[in-house]
Order: sequence, then structure tokens, then C-alpha cells
Amino acid sequence: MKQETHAFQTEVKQMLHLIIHSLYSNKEIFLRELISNASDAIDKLRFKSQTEPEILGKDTDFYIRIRPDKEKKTLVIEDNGIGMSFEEAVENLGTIAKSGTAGFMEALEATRKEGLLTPELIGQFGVGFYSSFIVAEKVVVESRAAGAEKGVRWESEGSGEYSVAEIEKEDRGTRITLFLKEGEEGDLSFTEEWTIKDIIKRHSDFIAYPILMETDSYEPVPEEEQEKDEEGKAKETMRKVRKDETLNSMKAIWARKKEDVKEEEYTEFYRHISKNWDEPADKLHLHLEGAVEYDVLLFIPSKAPFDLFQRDRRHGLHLYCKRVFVMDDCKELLPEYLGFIHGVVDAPDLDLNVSREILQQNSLVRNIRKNIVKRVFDLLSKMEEDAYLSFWKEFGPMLKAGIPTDFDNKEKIAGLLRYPTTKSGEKLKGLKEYVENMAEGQEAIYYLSGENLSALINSPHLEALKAKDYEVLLMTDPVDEWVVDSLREFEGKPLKSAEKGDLELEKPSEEVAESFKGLFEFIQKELDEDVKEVKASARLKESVACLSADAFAMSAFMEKVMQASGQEMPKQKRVLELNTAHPVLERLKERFTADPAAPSMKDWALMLFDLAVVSEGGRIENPSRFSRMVGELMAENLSGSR
Ligand SMILES: Nc1ncnc2c1ncn2[C@@H]1O[C@H](COP(=O)(O)OP(=O)(O)OP(=O)(O)O)[C@@H](O)[C@H]1O
Repeated sequence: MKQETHAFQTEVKQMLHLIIHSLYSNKEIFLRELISNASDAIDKLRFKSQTEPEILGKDTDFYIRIRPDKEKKTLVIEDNGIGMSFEEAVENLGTIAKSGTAGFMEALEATRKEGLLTPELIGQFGVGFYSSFIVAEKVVVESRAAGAEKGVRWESEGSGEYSVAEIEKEDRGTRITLFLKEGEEGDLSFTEEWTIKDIIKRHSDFIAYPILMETDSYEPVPEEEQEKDEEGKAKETMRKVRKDETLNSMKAIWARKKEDVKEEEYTEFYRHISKNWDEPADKLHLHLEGAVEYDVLLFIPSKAPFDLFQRDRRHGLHLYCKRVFVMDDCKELLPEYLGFIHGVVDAPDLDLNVSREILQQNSLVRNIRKNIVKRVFDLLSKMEEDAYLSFWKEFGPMLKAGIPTDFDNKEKIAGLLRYPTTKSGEKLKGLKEYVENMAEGQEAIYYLSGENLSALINSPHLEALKAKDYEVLLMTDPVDEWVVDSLREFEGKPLKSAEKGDLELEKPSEEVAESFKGLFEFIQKELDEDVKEVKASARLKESVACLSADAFAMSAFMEKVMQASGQEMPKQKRVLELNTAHPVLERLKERFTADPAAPSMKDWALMLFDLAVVSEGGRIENPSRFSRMVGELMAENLSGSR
């Protein structure tokens, strides 16, 4: 028989260390986690048996069993779910599934740095099984996968390594034996029946399979077995017996009436399905009737997981049919951009044997999806602003992606967008509020995108807009470019980039423009490689120069983002806008008129371009030339004024 010893993956070691040293005041959660895994294992088996009914065999009464032993100081958690093969035990119990994903180590590091390690922070890693080591000095897992001949025994003391061996195991499923640590003063005793009952009632009551434990109970002694006294009266009519007791009510929370469900029950259920350890930020519990009838219980997490944008991230929706689990990761019921929502949809009219392929074309599923998306928007739009802003901070970047991808709900999502603006200070503003506060005569919604807020707020592109007291939305997420491109307008007001196209503000007069014609042609020729046009600016008030683009061209920020992501990009020529009211331009015109061939003119042209790049927070191509020229100018100026 196979027998091996393996070292834990490094991340598991770190995780174990973290768990053991941070969760000592939350010891009891290990039981919730192990029961949750057992319940998942039964769900998985049922899902598989829809297409392979033979894997169930005769063992069709699903259960989770708890067996405490005070003498041996052990606690056993057993299930007849899908079980694990030798390879699966190594894969699942020696590594962390998410550890390979980008961001895992980063999140782990951040977690370690937080002075206070909360269970919520640790919970995001999906450490369920490893929480056994909070209470156990040794853990033994014996398992046999459904349909397999041989079983596996996995054993570890939670330090550096674990052993795995092939074993014979009679029944399908997983048995986990915890060899409990000596408790500290004041600790709960996890072999005590009432402690176990209490923990299960609080954390796992809704689990859909019976959680069984043998307990003492009393039953009437049958007539024929009764011992009688001289007068013929029974000595004892009741006797103590050991019997299985079901410790959970198994009531599907979503099928209960809202008013009957306590907040704590919702929270525990959320934790079970989401595998998160935080409190949900909000929830939606509905019973829908009409042409189709179904129950919906959805949760919005309070924190975004570190792998939110991971492509292969599982969706949080579970599909049930008449309280029987059909599938998890049900992507058909919610669009991708709402994939952060966790919950359950129970649709009694669905065929239990429905496959994913069928789901995609099912009109009932489409109907449900449409309706729940609508309800989610209602919920989000009615949230109190502060709570909504916390939500937006976590999930806004994902929600936004709905604008370019979900045409039907574009307007609704647009109402949920929030941005800092030139007038909002630290706060974020929605488009609705923006429109309500538009200045007299303002026709468009203005925005500017770029890498960071301080560069944006001081950008020369905003000078004329600020002078008119027009507010500008400030966008620092590259996705926003894509968002505004597909949104185009909100409540009939067009969205306009402050750095692109015609802002429809007062332009310098024809005569002024004409008087600079020669100079501008000269500058244009000098900068031909970078600049497609030089013109008198309507955007600038104080600065000398800025760069702008055509209304439909790519913005400087987008160009930068694309380059950073390694995309080959043809060089985009932009428009150099010059402030004709600025003294520099006036003097430059005089010099140019006096001597168009003066060698310094070329330097001035280059300098103007560099100034425009610097003022929008861009990188100039030849910084040493720029600094040399500024140095010379300073020297000249300083000596002149002395
Ligand atoms: N009772 C069980 N029966 C069968 N497989 C199990 C059982 N317990 C754990 N496993 C397997 O071990 C894996 C790891 O479990 P663990 O609780 O550490 O993480 P997880 O449940 O996958 O993570 P998360 O809690 O984020 O989902 C599970 O995904 C499952 O494949």
C-alpha cells in the first residue's frame, strides 16, 4: 500500500502559523468550517449523481455525524459525501487552492502587517479545513471517494509536514478525527455535548443535511419489559437510552419568512455559502410569485476578495430546486459584473437534472436573471449614501464593467457611478447629483482621466472650466475611459472629456488666432513628430500650454495604460494648445516677427511642448534638455533682476 510523507506548501505553513496564533479567541469556528466542508462534499456528490446515479450505491441517506469522546479527548466529524482519493487528499489538504492566484501572497502579507488580525481577514483565504489546527494537536482524515475502491488516510500535527497512506475504508465519505489540544483556562470543552449542540445551533443550523450526534434521551419502558413491585406497579416507566439526535433544524433560510429569520442566522448562512468570514453589507430576501415562483436570498459582501478580478473566479450563486442543491457557481443567473454577490436561488419549476448547457437557453432562467438583476439595482440605489460608498469602494470597479457590457441596464448602472470631482473635496459624487448642480448655461458633463488625483485636479485642461465654475469628474481607473465611451450621455447630457475635442467654451477671436498664424506654423513644423496641430487654446487661463486630442481619439492616460500593458501602439500625435493671452506667447510672437530664423526659436518650441507634457503629469522624452533650458532661463532671469 502506498505511504508517503510530504512537506506542506510554504503558503500553508504560513497560513497555519497565522491561524493558530490569531484565532485563539475564536476557537469554535473550526466546527462550523468542518461541517460546512462536509455539507459541500454531500452537495458535490448529489450534483455528480445527477449524471452518474450509480455512484450513490445504497448509501443514499446523507448525514454529517459528530462523535465526541471525552476519554480519548477526540472529536470526530464524519460525512457520507463525495470523499477524496489519495491524490485529492494531497492536493486539497496540503496546498491552498487560491495560493497560485495573483494577489494571494500580497494579501497574505497585508494581512500579516495589519496590527490586528481579524478572522474576517484570514477568512478570505479559504482556510476552512486548516482551522482544525486551532483546537487539535493532531488531525487524521480518512476518506474514500465515491466510486473508488481504496481509501486514504491523511495525518498531520500541523507543523511542517503530513503523511498520506492508502487504506481500506468500508464506507464512502470522509471522517476527520481531531486529537484535541489541552484547553486553556476558560476554554470550552469540545467533547462536551451541550457545547457542541450550542455551537451547531448558532453556526450551522441551516445546513441542509442532518447533523447527528448520539445523546442521552429517555423513552418509555415497554409494558412487557417493565419490572413490577409487589403491588404490580412498574418500578420505572422511563429509561435512559443513547440515540441519534439531529442537532440542526435543516430549515432552508431562504424558504422561511423574513420576519422569522434572525440577523445572526443570515450572517451564518452567508458565511457558509460565501466561505467568507465577514458580515454581509446588505441582503435581498424575496419570495417571488407570478408566472414563475421562486425564492431568492442574496448577499453583498462587505469586503472585496483579493481575487475579485481573477478570470476563473467562481460566481457566488447557488441554484436550488425545492430546497435540493442543484449547482453552485451558477453564472447563468447573474451577469459577470455582479459576480461578487453570494446567495441562493431556489426555483421549484426547474428540472432537477438541468445541465449547465440547458440553463443557458432556459427561458425561466433568463426570466429569473432579469428580475434579480433589477432587484439588485433597486437595492443598491436605495442604500444609504455612506453605506453605498463603502460598497462602491469595494465593488465599484467591477460594477462599472456593466456599462459597456449590459446595454439594457446601462442607465441604471450609470446612476450608481461615483467619482471625486473638482468640487467634491474628499467626497465622491454620483452623476445625478452632478447634473442637479450643473452651473448656469452648462450643457455637458465634463470629466478628466489620469493617473492620480492631484495631477488631475491641477491639470491645465481644467482652467477654463474652473473659471466658468463648471464641475469636472475626476477619473483615475483605466476602466473609466471604457465606461464613458459606452455611456456617452446621462439624463440627456453628453459626457465630454476636458482634454478632448471642442469644449464649446469661448474661443480666442479670429483676429487673435490670425496674428499667431506664422508662429504656430513654425512651431508645428519643429514639433511635427509629436504634434498634429498647434492652435490657440480655449481651455487655458493661467498655463502656457497643454496637449489635447480629437473628440474620439485615445486620451493620454489610456495611451499610457495600453503601453504599460505591453500593447504595441502607433505614436498618437496630439494637438498643442497655446494660451494666446499669456505674456510668453505675446513675447514669442514679437521675437518671431523680428527674426523668424533666430536659433533660439527652435528651443522655445521644444520647451513649450515639454511644458505641456509636464503639466499633465506626463514624462518628457528629453528631461536633461528640459532641465538645461530651465537652468539657463533661471540664470538669465536672476542676473537680469540683480
Ligand atoms: N469533508 C470533506 N469531504 C470531501 N472533500 C473535502 C472535505 N473537506 C475538505 N475537502 C476538500 O478539501 C478542500 C480544501 O478544504 P478547505 O476547507 O481548506 O478549503 P475550501 O473549502 O476549498 O476553501 P474555501 O473554504 O474558501 O472554499 C475542499 O475544497 C475539498 O475539496
